[in-house]
Amino acid sequence: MATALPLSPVNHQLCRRSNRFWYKAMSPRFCPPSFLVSSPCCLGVKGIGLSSQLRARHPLISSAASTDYLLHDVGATVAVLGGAFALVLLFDSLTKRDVIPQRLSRKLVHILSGLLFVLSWPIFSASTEARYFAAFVPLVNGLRLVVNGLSVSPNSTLIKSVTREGRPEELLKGPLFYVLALLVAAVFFWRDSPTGMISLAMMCGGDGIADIMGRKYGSYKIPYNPRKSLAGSISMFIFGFFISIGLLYYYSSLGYLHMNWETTFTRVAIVSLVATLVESLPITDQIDDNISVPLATILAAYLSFGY
Ligand SMILES: Nc1ccn([C@@H]2O[C@H](COP(=O)(O)OP(=O)(O)OP(=O)(O)O)[C@@H](O)[C@H]2O)c(=O)n1
Ligand SMILES: C/C(=C\CO)CCC[C@H](C)CCC[C@H](C)CCCC(C)C
Repeated sequence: MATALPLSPVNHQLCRRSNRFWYKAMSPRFCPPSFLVSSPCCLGVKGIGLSSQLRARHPLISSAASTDYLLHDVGATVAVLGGAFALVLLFDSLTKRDVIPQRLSRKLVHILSGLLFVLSWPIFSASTEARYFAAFVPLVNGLRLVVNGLSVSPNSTLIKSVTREGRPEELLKGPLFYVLALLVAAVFFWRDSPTGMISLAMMCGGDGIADIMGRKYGSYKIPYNPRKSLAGSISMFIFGFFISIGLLYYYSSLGYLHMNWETTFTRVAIVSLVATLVESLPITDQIDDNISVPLATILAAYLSFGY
């Protein structure tokens, strides 16, 4: 059966503009399957009918397109995996050379890993399976954390970059929940829903900056949770809000999201407030922030945006 050939919003816009030309010039008779695949515009976004007719005439199109998407997504996966390993190595090097303290290094890895992961989603193809290739990255890193967290000879670079006290078993808590949150956001929400990206903005950007600002300026403690401070929570709300808006604007400008900006700012502010309040609760000993914050954000964002 011919594989559906979804065009990413960017391709769609480009195709619409150029398609008037291609539609006339590149009728199916002249478009070899390989060319059709490399130029989605040739598939004609004027109507699914044309592309399904083309696929019917050229069954090679769908298999060639699938191969094209497969190679595209494998390449994107390898690139993002490489980025993940490089990020940990970079901060391990900075810590080893005493450029930054270990605690700050851990928080910067916490902030940057997830946000760079979300920002990388557009490099994957328009295929409906692309999200699973993206999710493979947190999956591999999750397995890496489990292997090192359970192993006798754990990877010291990884441990120094992502643990508080350098104990391997720490990898099986916060860091593991963190990569699971990334995997859930990619698989269940992806780049056509604000919910997943806002949840990662709050977990990575918001919760991460709360720690940095809270430790530095957190003299005034939260009455119901002396381990957290007003400065940390206010920082989480502000940074989480603006990082969320930034991600929604990024994906809107690429054509993946179509936000009603008259209401989006208010909705994001409400979701950010919910996430900040949940993070401030004295429940860290019962449930890790890397579970409670993304879960609360996903619930609030899904109720607020509806998808
Ligand atoms: N709203 C917040 C959040 C954090 N903090 C400061 O940041 C520290 C660590 O915050 P926490 O979220 O508990 O840390 P974790 O997420 O567990 O990260 P880590 O494992 O690095 O401690 C707290 O002790 C506190 O000094 C704060 O002042 N206010
Ligand atoms: C210290 C962390 C959590 C504790 O609160 C973060 C752990 C990060 C993981 C070890 C690495 C995760 C990498 C991401 C899945 C992919 C990042 C890709 C990007 C392009 C760098």
